[in-house]
Amino acid sequence: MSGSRSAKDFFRPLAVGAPSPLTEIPARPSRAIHFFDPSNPKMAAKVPDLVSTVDVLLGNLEDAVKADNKLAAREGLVQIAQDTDFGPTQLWTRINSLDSPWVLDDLTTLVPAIGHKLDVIMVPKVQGAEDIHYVDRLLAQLEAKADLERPILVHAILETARGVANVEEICGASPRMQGISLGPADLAADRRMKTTRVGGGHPGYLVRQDPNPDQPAAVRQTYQQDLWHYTIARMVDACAMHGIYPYYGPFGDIADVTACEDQFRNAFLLGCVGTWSLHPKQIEIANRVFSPSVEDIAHARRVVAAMGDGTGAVMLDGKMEDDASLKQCLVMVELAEQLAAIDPALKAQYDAIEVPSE
Ligand SMILES: CC(C)(COP(=O)(O)OP(=O)(O)OC[C@H]1O[C@@H](n2cnc3c(N)ncnc32)[C@H](O)[C@@H]1OP(=O)(O)O)[C@@H](O)C(=O)NCCC(=O)NCCSC(=O)C[C@H](O)C(=O)O
Ligand SMILES: [Mg+2]
Repeated sequence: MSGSRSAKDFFRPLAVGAPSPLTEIPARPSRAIHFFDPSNPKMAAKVPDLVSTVDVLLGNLEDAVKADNKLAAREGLVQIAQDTDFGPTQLWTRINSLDSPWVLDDLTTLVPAIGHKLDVIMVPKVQGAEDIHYVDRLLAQLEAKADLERPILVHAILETARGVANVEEICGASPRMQGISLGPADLAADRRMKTTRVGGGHPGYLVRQDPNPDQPAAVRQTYQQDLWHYTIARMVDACAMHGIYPYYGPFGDIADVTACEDQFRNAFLLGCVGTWSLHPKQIEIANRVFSPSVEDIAHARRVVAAMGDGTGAVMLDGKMEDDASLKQCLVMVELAEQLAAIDPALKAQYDAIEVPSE
């Protein structure tokens, strides 16, 4: 919770006439947050076909949009939002950074024009709670002026060392906080890491097998390690503590779909609910990886059935299951239900599962 607001004020609107903040962030599927540049005519033309393939479409206004195209991107996003029926797909935007010359116009243009369609605003390079407080108050004023009925949620990108150090306070800075994404490229630069890649691993970051005293000249195996494990794990804990959602960010090697899938799966296993997709070919990977497998759901349902009232311990396939493993299984089952509600193909796969009676 914010250090600067008392508990009783935390859920009060920050401007007269602004919608009441949500007390709980809804668990809406968001496996792929698909980035597009609204000033790029080819990408903009693909939006109608992409809508039904992703959980979130994000009109990007920040990095990767050329400075000369910032106005066109903002206006393009307004046009696309007005012209498109998004159905259950969420519409997000990534605004320019808070120290840029564009961000104020981003917010004062987008909220009145398409605030009723915008679900989440992604704020880049968030350093601390003060950045969220700034956006929070400004959004409340703009929402009140635009007569919006529901609050626009806020998502922060973790891409500075100070942001990582302050991640818990960022997550709890406002009831608008929906989630956090890892921004590995900016974070690597800010930390002065020595990788030039946009996310993913690095062959130099490894551990090496001990020497074999009996064969000192034998080749020693090396094992590549995950550069992002610490930050993702920290982000996941901070988000879970505050009831909001963690996401992996960009995987820049578009051609390497195998390593992309590995990075996404690591994030999924650690607790992330989704990732960014930068290219249409990453959408299918994200949707698949961030959906529990049929095998996992079959097992989870077996445990739920076998655990009866949820207490005690049972043996299934030689393994102990108890109250705690039941809770793990319920996380999977609940996610499967949320995804099945918006993904008919996945629903059919989950519905076909038969749970044997033990
Ligand atoms: C990465 C790209 C520059 C590649 O673009 P391109 O060379 O055009 O790829 P293709 O020829 O394979 O594209 C095939 C067609 O698909 C369209 N396309 C490509 N990407 C998208 C997209 N994201 N959405 C919709 N349509 C897309 C192309 O226009 C081609 O169309 P056509 O010719 O008609 O068949 C490009 O994919 C791209 O720019 N992607 C988005 C990059 C982005 O958003 N970057 C910002 C997020 S990452 C970041 O900011 C770092 C982070 O903050 C951090 O700090 O870590
Ligand atoms: Mg960045």
